[in-house]
Amino acid sequence: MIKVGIIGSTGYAGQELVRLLLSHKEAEIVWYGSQSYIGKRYYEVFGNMFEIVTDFCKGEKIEELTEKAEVIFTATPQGFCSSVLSEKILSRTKVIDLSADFRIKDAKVYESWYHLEHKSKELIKEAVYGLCEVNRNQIKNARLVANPGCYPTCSFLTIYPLAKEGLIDMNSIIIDAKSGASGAGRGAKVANLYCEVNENIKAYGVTTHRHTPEIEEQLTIASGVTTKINFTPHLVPMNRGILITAYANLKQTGITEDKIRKMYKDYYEKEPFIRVLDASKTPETRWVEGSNMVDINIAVDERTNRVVMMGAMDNLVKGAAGQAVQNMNLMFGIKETEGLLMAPLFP
Ligand SMILES: NC(=O)C1=CN([C@@H]2O[C@H](COP(=O)(O)OP(=O)(O)OC[C@H]3O[C@@H](n4cnc5c(N)ncnc54)[C@H](OP(=O)(O)O)[C@@H]3O)[C@@H](O)[C@H]2O)C=CC1
Ligand SMILES: CC(=O)N[C@@H](CCC(=O)OP(=O)(O)O)C(=O)O
Repeated sequence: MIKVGIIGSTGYAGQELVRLLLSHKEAEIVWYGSQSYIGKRYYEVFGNMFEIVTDFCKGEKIEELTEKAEVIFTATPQGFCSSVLSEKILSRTKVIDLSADFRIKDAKVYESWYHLEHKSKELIKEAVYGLCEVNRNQIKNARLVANPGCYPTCSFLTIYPLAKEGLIDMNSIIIDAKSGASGAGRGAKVANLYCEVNENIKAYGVTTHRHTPEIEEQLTIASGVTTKINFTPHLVPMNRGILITAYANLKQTGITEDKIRKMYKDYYEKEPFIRVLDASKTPETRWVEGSNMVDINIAVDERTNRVVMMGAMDNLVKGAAGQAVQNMNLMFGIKETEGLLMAPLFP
């Protein structure tokens, strides 16, 4: 059994890691990390774990945890992982960081978008961007994985085949994104109170959202063309789910929708967690909820010669904990799908 420690197990992403790992055949959680609930039993924080998890929440330092765990997940706020990680820790334990600390290769770009000083710049180069569908081979040998952001995962996978094939103008991409409120985490914030979120939809982070450089960097690598995008997220009154609608100019005229869809189906044919939908079906968050699936489809607007790329995913699963478990599976050489084959939840 792989011994797992979770720092931040009492957050939204952390509790989803717990839920998934409890039914993982080759992993055992040995450490439930917290800051605010130290000494409380885990089920006292999350009642769904009553009579399932009897362990106490703990708050020791990461160094002590390396003696107990073979892999540590950090499901903690931005800046935490980079402030505690070191070569010594990585020489003992694999680390999968769910925050953005190691996703962006240029520390200056990270610092300017996150308004934080990066405290372990020397480790950025080594970190592998944990988008399994694209970086599978590097992930297998990694000691440190930067688990991708929720919006970047859904945006990138939705655009990737057209970007990689050079069929779209990479500087014409507009991404309209929507997320449920769990994307903002469990910490109390006025903007996330029931009366603020319910019966409302709003854009936020317009032109400034911190996922912009992460999406740009990955699309640049995939296409080989320096890419700048417009990215506008919206908060919608749902618990979970991300929906992406992206637009781009096609570089040639006459590329049919059927041809592009066939190309997407070929790209993702062997991917267990990506479903390219049939013509005229649009991705819906309710059909992926609770699962590690990403549903994708495209449509071509022949009048404007633009392609519309659509994706739906659960922000807490493929957007966070599910992808992190997928990365762990790859890093430990076990079946990539272990613990992740649950069907989506409905209603
Ligand atoms: N929510 C989502 O959809 C996604 C989140 N992520 C990323 O995952 C990470 C966690 O996000 P999320 O779960 O939403 O956030 P939450 O605010 O819900 O949880 C944060 C967790 O970190 C713990 N924590 C905070 N500060 C410290 C500290 N100094 N030392 C130890 N533990 C600490 C908290 O402990 P306690 O509860 O005890 O205070 C809590 O367990 C973030 O980096 C986020 O960007 C990534 C993709 C999607
Ligand atoms: C709805 C909402 O607020 N979503 C969060 C993004 C989710 C997240 O936690 O960010 P990472 O994926 O980078 O870790 C936000 O916009 O800041």
